[in-house]
Amino acid sequence: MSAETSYNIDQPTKYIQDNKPSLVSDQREAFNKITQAVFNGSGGIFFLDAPGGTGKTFLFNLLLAKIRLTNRIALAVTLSGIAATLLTGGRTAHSAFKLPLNLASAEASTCNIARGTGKAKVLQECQLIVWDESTMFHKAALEALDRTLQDLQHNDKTMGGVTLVLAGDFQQTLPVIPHVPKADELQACLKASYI
Ligand SMILES: Nc1ncnc2c1ncn2[C@@H]1O[C@H](COP(=O)(O)OP(=O)(O)OP(=O)(O)O)[C@@H](O)[C@H]1O
Repeated sequence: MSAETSYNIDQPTKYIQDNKPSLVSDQREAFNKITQAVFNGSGGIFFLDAPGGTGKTFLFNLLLAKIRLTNRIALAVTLSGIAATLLTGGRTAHSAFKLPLNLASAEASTCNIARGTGKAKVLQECQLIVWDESTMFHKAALEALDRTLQDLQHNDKTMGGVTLVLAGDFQQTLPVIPHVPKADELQACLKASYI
């Protein structure tokens, strides 16, 4: 919890001053809509659907800086540790959310986070989650987070009212499930989720 609330305010302030002016129009529109959703508490799920190299990570880091600047908790997660290093305070989703290990057989499960722990407090307080490489995740990961956030935030809205921003490319690698037909892999994809 202390790690998520102890960002030095000077760093995000300078980061925003240096980089926000260079946002292109699509990035600026997404930045404004997402920050509004966090600040007015409406929440919701956003998907940044853009090819590689078009500035999704750049936008994510600006969003993280903007939300942390206001003493709110914003989490940044990815599939791989390497991608996590590109986001300020980035972690793998498995580490941040304690996702079930065998997602393919984890129907209707939740994250392995007990009430009263530091991780539970972070999820109770957090208002923004940015999730890169999301298309490579099994849909059960997103669904486990949805149930966990609804429970911890005492809120029946999708993701417990937390604003979630997903990014990824459905034309790249989809979830990999060994020894199953292609149809099952498609069924495991985020697009097949009830969310
Ligand atoms: N509006 C911008 N102004 C200045 N530089 C930018 C802007 N948007 C992106 N960049 C730069 O373009 C490069 C690629 O951007 P970025 O890594 O954010 O793309 P990406 O969509 O996340 O790529 P990938 O999907 O491959 O991870 C980076 O060096 C980033 O700093």
